[in-house]
Amino acid sequence: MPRLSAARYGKDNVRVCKVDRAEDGVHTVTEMMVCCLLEGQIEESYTVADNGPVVATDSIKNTIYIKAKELPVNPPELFASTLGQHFLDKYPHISVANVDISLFRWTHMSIDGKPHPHSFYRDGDDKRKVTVRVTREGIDIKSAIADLLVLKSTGSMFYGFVRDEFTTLPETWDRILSTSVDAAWKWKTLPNLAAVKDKVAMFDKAFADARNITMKTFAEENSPSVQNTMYKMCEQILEAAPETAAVTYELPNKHYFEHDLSWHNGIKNTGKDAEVYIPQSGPNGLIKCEVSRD
Ligand SMILES: O=c1[nH]c(=O)c2[nH]c(=O)[nH]c2[nH]1
Repeated sequence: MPRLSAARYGKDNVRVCKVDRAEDGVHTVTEMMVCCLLEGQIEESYTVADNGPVVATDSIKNTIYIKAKELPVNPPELFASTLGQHFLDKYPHISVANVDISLFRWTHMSIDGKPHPHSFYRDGDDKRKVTVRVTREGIDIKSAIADLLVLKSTGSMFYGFVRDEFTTLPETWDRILSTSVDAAWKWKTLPNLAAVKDKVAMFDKAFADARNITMKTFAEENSPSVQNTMYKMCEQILEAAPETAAVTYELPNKHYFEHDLSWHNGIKNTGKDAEVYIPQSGPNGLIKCEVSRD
């Protein structure tokens, strides 16, 4: 006998841009992509074509715009929690609201050394993300950085790995290291929206700390491997953000291969003479971890 064992629905890819105009003339632009999916007593809409319990996805989209107008959209953890809570308060048969938000960077232009009050540029493809699950039992929040592309031209090693009949990779004590950082930190469950509001300052701080920790560790460490470097990043984020329960990293190893050019007039382009590298689009290593508290 078939049984509906899981169901959620809502609106995805809702693009919203909010301009905050401060009294001193300085504007802030927040551009985001929102996904809002509801769960609850909605089985009949799937199983017997009864749309009675369905809050139309079009209405969910409208609600996102109205709430973006009525409420602060920053930090996104608070906006997502408040938006999610609205659906539980308004519709008793809805028991879970899943709200995901991605924020795109709009940074004030620097003109003649001064931040321009209302002109912005995209200073990176990395996104601030939140994944929030609001229930009547509590609010689970995961915050993240995604697509932060980084490269270092030295200060990375990889040696001591398994050598057997499948191995061709030489050991190296100096290589290019590049990755696109996806880092996430899961907060301990908060009991309700009041607790999210109470702790609101921790979200921006953790995001800034995680971004700094990622870049500083990447830049300053002589990395023995992607595995060890990401573990050190996780340890530091757990320490910097005491209300987090776990930190995860997902790092593709974007390989840049040395290229032997000795066939042309004996040019030296390997080892300490390497200057011209071949960036590889794939295959790439993919290295993941989660570090949690004991
Ligand atoms: O930092 C690395 N970790 C690996 O597991 C690995 N494997 C590989 O081929 N190169 C690398 N680099």
